[in-house]
Formats: sequence, structure tokens, C-alpha cells
Amino acid sequence: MAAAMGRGKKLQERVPIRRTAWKLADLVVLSLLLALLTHHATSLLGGAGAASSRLAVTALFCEAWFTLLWLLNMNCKWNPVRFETYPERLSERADELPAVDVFVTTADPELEPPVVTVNTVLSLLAVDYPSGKLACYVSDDGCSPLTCYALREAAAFARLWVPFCRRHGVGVRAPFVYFSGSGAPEHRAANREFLQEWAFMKNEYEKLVSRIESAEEGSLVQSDGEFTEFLGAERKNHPAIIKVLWDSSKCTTGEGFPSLVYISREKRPKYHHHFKAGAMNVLTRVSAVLTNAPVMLNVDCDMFANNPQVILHAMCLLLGFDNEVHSGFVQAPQIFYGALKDDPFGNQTEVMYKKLGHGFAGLQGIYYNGTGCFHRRKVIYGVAPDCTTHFNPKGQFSEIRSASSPCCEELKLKLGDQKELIESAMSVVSGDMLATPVVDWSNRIEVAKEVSACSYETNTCWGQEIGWVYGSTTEDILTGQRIHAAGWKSALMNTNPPAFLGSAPTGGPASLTQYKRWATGLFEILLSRNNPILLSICKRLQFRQCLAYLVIDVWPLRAPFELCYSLLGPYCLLANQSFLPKSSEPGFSIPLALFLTYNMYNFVEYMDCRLSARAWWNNQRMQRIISSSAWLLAFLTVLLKTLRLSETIFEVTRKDKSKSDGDGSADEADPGQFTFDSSPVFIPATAIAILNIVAIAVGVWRVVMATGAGEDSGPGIGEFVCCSWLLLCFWPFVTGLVGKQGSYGIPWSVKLKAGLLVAAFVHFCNFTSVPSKH
Ligand SMILES: O=c1ccn([C@@H]2O[C@H](COP(=O)(O)OP(=O)(O)O[C@H]3O[C@H](CO)[C@@H](O)[C@H](O)[C@H]3O)[C@@H](O)[C@H]2O)c(=O)[nH]1
Ligand SMILES: [Mn+2]
Repeated sequence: MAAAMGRGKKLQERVPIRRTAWKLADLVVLSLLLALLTHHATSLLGGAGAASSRLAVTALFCEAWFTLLWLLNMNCKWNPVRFETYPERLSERADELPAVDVFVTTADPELEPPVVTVNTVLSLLAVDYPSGKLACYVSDDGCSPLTCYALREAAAFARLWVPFCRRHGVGVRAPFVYFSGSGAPEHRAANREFLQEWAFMKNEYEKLVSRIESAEEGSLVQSDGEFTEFLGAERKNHPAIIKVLWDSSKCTTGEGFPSLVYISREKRPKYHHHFKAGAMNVLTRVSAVLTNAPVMLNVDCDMFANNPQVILHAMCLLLGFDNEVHSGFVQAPQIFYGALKDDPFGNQTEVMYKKLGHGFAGLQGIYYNGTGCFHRRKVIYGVAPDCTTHFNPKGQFSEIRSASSPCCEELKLKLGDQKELIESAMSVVSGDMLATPVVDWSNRIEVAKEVSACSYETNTCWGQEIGWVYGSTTEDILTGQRIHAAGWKSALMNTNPPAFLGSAPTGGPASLTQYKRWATGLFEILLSRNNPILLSICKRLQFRQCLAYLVIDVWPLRAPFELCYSLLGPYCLLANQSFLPKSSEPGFSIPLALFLTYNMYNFVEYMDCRLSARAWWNNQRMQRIISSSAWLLAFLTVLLKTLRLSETIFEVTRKDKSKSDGDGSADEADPGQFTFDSSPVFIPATAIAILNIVAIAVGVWRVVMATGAGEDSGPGIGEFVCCSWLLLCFWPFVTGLVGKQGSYGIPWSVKLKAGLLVAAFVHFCNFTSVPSKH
């Protein structure tokens, strides 16, 4: 069918992005890095004193790492591509479109208010796609009757909302966005009939929100027989609850809207539930026995469909290649709404998507980002690309199953022996994108509960070769790696307007927690048998794709190197030594040129992505802060985990409800200002801020009193620049040290622990310092 659809006009086009100037710049930075390495290596060989050779070795070691990182980055960015999609060319072929199961995950009604989830679900139910071919499944790891109730109310509202959106071609179909303006959309304001309808819908939406927000758990569970299943259910100890909130096949009149199913998988204290990955696997199985669509879309609960054509765009990439190996999955970039001006917390990852993301896309394909992604179901079932259906030249199906194609027995072993599930899997594996079995759901709820039981996965391959992979809190990267290692490629979907918009954490602490979780998960990947190097040696992960994955996977490993390097400057000022060439030496130009070119390179990248200079500064500053706080803590946490001293958990990010209510958060004076709490992630960064203040003070005092060691061994301008630059990067912490009011100040417990670390370091510097001349 893919070929059939591709016949005539192409559905997609792979466009290489030219970057000759960037390649030159890559090489310039690389040669400066190599020059610096050579400088330190020769000064070592030239026989420096013991103290300065220790410094040179440390510097050399770190700089070798930075050079390696730069090479990895160069590899990733070298040949970027983008994909153009032409959804209008699908329009005459509506009946050839495959069905799609849409998954939404939510985990906590406190941190993820039901009204946020409801908006996401409504935006998805209303997309431009045949209703009968869509079904939406919501997984609730919070097991909350409030979420279930909110979704039931949303289904009632969808009956009005979906036809309204389709009739009027509404742009963004998350009601909180649509109704966030002060009045009706301007271009329609003259149409009285529309205005009436608009006002009616707005009123209905407001009623929906107030019903959801005023709902109380106690009265819901008791008064209404509908929610009795939640009676006595504890969040981590309850049977599976599955509710069909809307069944589109029952709808005989009108346009209808997609089916909606609520799932809270079984949880028992004895069983590890594997966080989001576990939820995704249950969603996969439950949908398999109900609708069994060959394509699955998954989004986080806070990520609404921002472009109603989103599924059609994805279909261009899923159906538009001659061979389906090119699009094992289709990932839309993760873009955020309601972003703070100039990205103060460095969590918009815009440049990362534009530079690294497109670079990945030019290799084996974009990484899976956990949300806004379309997977082929068979890819999730661990089927390799060469043992699936091939298309003959006439563009018709020819069911050539290669010898390695999984048979029924094999599927039973891998997916678990459940009759309905295996039947549905057989039909998916055979590759027929259009075979959607019509089943009567009412008979299947018990089956669905069976496959969402805790014990279902015992002695199966779920979480290993099948489904979302367990063992990392960054399950998305891990699962994507597994798919690429099976030989699939992936496609990056760029649409205008963006396909989905999500919410980024607000505030410093939440951002750092998120970065810590990612880095923890990435380190878990590196230490597992699923690390990209092994996957590239033993499986079919391409070599350059493996190197590209390393750019991301080594985040936590960067922390110790960057920390070490950042301590060299303050160490030299305190211990009256130097590690960089003096301004009088010819070698001085190397670090100077490197510093300037590297920062200029990054700065121009931000300009290239049409971001502000301030956004560049904030991001480069946050890089230093994140590395010395979140990544460092992640590094230590995983070390402790490998020593079996601690466990890693998935800390859910708080979603800002005020954004979905339409009223901006006015309670915080400056949402872009850094706030602190007593979490240990703040200790190392606070210590660095204090240390640099002390170091600069001592350094300046030495210069003023002229008590420094001779020209050759004492610190020079280079060391001063290092410390001042760090002080600027950690400025939020400097102000946090003196800040008093509420969360803008660093808590005393953090200051104290950081102070102790600094004292220990200063003591160490004194111990190893070069004695003064006088
Ligand atoms: O036990 C859990 C924990 C989380 N979630 C869901 O996972 C999603 C992501 O959680 P969130 O706290 O929003 O994390 P983020 O850091 O914003 O998520 C990013 O990073 C995650 C991996 O760390 C990916 O799974 C996400 O898709 C990606 O958006 C949300 O829908 C949660 O409801 C569950 O379903 N069960
Ligand atoms: Mn999120």
C-alpha cells in the first residue's frame, strides 16, 4: 500500500540541509582544541615541576575529553536533513488510511491536574482523521477517580467540541488555548451565527472546567455507582480498572468522534511497575485486544495536538517511503507552550532539536523523545524490518514472510500466552496495515484486564526485546535505541504550525530535577547491556548513529570532567599556580582563541535558530549550572545504585495548571528568576559560586600586595578570566547567597554544606600551594 500511495505524487521528501560554513567552523574549533592539547602535552614532556605537571595532567585529561565530545558532536551534526510532508496528497485516499491508537499517560492528579489531561485528550479526539480509525487510551498511574471523572465529562463535551472544531476548521483544538483570547477569533467576528455558537461552546467549556475542579474524590466514589471500582483502591495497590468512556462504533448518527478508554493498570507492592515504560506496555496490550491499530501515537498528558493535520503528516512519513524500514517511528519535535522569555532555565532544547535532532535525522534517524511519536505496532513487538511485508513493483501487497519472521509459537513466548493478544499480534506482524478487526468491546474488557495485570509480563520479553524497555528513567532514548538496533530507521516530522506543544517545568528546582532524572536514566543506559556501543557491535545500530547517541548518553559523564576543569581556575588562584599559558607566552593565544571561537560558535547557533542573545547567555550559563548540579548528582546517584545503596525513581514534573486555565500566573514576581530549595542538587553549584568569590578575592589580594610567586609559576590573566567567567555563569547562586526573601535565597542548610566543601578545598589548595617569595 505504501508504494500504491506513493505512486504519482510523493508524500514526503528528504531534503539535505547545507552547512558548509558550519563544517569549517567545526574544524576550526577542533584544531584549536588539538592545539591546546598539544601545548599541554609538550609542556609536560618539557619537564615542568611536580606541582605544575600535576595540573597539566589534569588539564590534559579534561581537554582530551572535551575534544572527544566535540568530535562526537561534529559527527552528529555533520549531514543534517529535514523532511517535507504533503498531507493534501492523501486526501483522495481517506479509505486507505490505517487506524491509529492514541496513548496518553498521566501519573498524578496533583502534579498533573486532570484539566490538563482533558485538554490534551480533547485536542487529540478532534484532529482531522476519520473518527472510526482513531481510539484514544488514557493510562492513569495515579489511579484517581478524579481523572476518570474528568475524562468522562470530557467525553460528553467532545460530542459538541469535535463537530464544532471540524465544522469551523478550528486551528488549535485544545479548548484552553482556543478560548484563551479575550474574544471570538477576529476573522469570524462578523458572522452572528458563529458568534452564538462560539459563545455557547465557551460557556460549555467553562462549565466543564468548573465541574472537573469542584469534583471531590470522596463524594465521587460513594455517590455515583460509576466509580465504585475506585473504592479502597490505593495508588500502589489496586486491581486493574478499565472503563470505556466512549465507544465510537456505537455511534450511528452524525460524525461521531474517536473512542475513549480509561486504564489504570493493576499495581501491587510486590511488583515493580517500571514507571512510564510499564504504563506504555500496558497501553500497547490493552489496545491490542480492543482496537489493534497498526500505528500508535503516544503523548504525555500535558502535550496537546497543536496542528489538526498532525496524523496526516505522520502518515506521509509512515506510508510515503518505498520501504517501511525508513520510518520505524516518526517523531515530532518536542516544543513547549507558554515558554518564559529568553529561556531562563535552559529547558526549551530548541537549539538541540534544530542542530542535533536534524543531524540524527540525517543518520539512522531522530531519537525517540517519549512524546509526540508515532510507532508502527510491529516495531514495538520487536519485529525486524527485513522480516515484514514487502511490496511488489505494482504496489500491491505480497506477503513474503522471511524465515526469521516470528511465528505463533515464538510470539507466545515473547508476548505472553494470551489468546486474543496473540491473534491480534499475528495480524499485525503479517503487516496488513488495513486489517482492523471489528470486535465487540463489551466482551473484551475482562481480556483487557487480564493483559494489564502485574504478573502478565513474568517470563515474557516485555520490557526487554518487546515494547518499552525497562531499566532506565529515560525510557524513551533507551527504547529508541533498541528500535534502531533492530535495524529500523526513524523520521523527523516537521510541520508548520508545530505538531504538538507541551509544557516545560517552571522554575529552577523543577528544571534541575528533570535534568537530573534524564541524566540518571542516561547513565543507566550507558551501564546496561543496551548501551549504544554494544548495540552497534552486536546488533544493527549503525556506527555513526551509535556515536550520535553517545552525545546524549554521556551527559552525566560530563559532570566530573567539567567539575574538575572548573576547579582548576580557583585552585590556581588559591594555590598560587597556573595551568594556562601566560599572556607573555606565544601559547597564550590558543586558549584565548578557543574561548572566543567556541562561544561565538554557540552564539551564532542561537542566532541561526532566531533566538535572542539573552537566550544564548541563559542557556550557556544553565549548561554550567546543570552540569555541576543535576548531572553531577545523577552521576553520584547511579554510582550509589550500582553499589546497591539506592534506587532510582521517576520524579514526575509538576504541570502548571494556571496555563490551562487561561489566566497567567501573576502570583510570582519574576517567574524567570532562579528559586532554591534545600535539595542536595544545589550544594555543588553553591559551593562553586562561593569558591570563585574566595579565589578571586585571594588572587586580587596577592596581586595588590605583590606577594605572588614569580612570573612563571603564579596565576596569570587566564586563571582570572576562568574564575570571573564562572562567577558570571553562577550569578543566580551569587545573588541566592545574599537573597533573603523566601525561595529566592539559598537555604542555610545548603549554604552550610557548600561552605564546608569550600573550606575543605581551600585547605587542600594551601596544602599543595607554592610558597610565596616573601
Ligand atoms: O510512573 C509514571 C511516571 C510518569 N508517567 C508519565 O510520563 C510522562 C512524562 O513525565 P513528566 O514528569 O512530564 O516528565 P518529563 O521530563 O516532562 O518527560 C520527558 O522525559 C521523559 C523521560 O524521562 C519522557 O518519558 C517524556 O516523554 C518526556 O517528555 C507523563 O505523561 C507522566 O504522566 C507515567 O505514566 N507513569
Ligand atoms: Mn513533561
